[in-house]
Amino acid sequence: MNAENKDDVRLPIEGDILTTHTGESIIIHQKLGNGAMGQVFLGKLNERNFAVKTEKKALGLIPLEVKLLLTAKRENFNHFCTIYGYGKVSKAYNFMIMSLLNSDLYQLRMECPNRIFSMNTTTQIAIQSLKAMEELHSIGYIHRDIKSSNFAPGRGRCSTIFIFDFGLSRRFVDGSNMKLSPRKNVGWRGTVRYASLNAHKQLDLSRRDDIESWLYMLIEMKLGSLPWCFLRERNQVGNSKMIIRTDRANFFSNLPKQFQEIMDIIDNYDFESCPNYPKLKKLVEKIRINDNCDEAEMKWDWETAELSIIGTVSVKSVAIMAENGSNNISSPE
Ligand SMILES: Nc1ncnc2c1ncn2[C@@H]1O[C@H](COP(=O)(O)OP(=O)(O)OP(=O)(O)O)[C@@H](O)[C@H]1O
Repeated sequence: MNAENKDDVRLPIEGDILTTHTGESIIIHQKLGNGAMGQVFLGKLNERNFAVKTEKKALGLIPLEVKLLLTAKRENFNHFCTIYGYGKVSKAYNFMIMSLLNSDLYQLRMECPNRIFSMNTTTQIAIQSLKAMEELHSIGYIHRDIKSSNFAPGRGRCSTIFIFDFGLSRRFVDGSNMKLSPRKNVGWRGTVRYASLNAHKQLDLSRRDDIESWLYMLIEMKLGSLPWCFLRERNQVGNSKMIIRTDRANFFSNLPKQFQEIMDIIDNYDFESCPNYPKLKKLVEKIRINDNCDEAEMKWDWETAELSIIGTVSVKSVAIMAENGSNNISSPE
């Protein structure tokens, strides 16, 4: 049945057929992910699998994601899904069709023993996710919701980590490539657990804030949790992020010293700063050298552990979503 003929306000269900902007028909299969903003489905077109992201039209975030992914495609970026189509279903919802990825990095870590990644996997993720952010920043956007559930490896034996979910992204330059000035009194954007100190202070965000969220994401991958993971109040989480700075030596005692050096670098950036990606990458590479990480025979933890969710289509469980701090609240700008 064609979704256009059905109820006007619901998101698609299995069996619906969506027609893209180029007139191709894609069949909706099972749900892959449930986000705060919409749902992601497995879609099939001529026996090929795709991911189909949907949102209620009133949200209006998918058109921005489409624009961004089309730019990434033109730029031949390595760490972005390829966009294959997009469209809307009457008054109900927007959708876009993109390459199908594996389970996201949050789900993959949850399946690992002690819910931690090895140093080899953590640092490879660090390098690739940093490159993904550099690509995004190079086209004038910041992400504003950097976290492990917004990165995923490709399907099959794929060694590339992809960044996705640009619903909260924002341009930091204007049409003439001039940097925008910081705004006053901005609303909350992002996910509390990974938000930068500036986000807690309700300051306008910039490239440095993506990098700070990236660092929290990496620390969580390596230690299994962050000190504020059980705090519910946004202010309490912000205070906890201040405390780790006054008590750096203690907080970083179980991590290679380069993690602390990265935090020092980030804390010295201001709104305008262009992150020094090569320097950050070098620090991560130093960790790899010191830890004797295997370069030639690199295998992701999820490949060696042969986790149950690899190669299958997993629906993110409610428990994982709750733990994941899926509270990327956005308030009007
Ligand atoms: N290309 C893809 N391939 C496979 N699964 C995907 C893909 N894109 C998204 N997903 C799955 O769907 C989930 C939700 O996707 P996404 O983050 O884009 O939506 P969202 O509504 O913005 O969610 P959130 O509330 O987590 O920000 C992801 O965490 C992931 O598990």
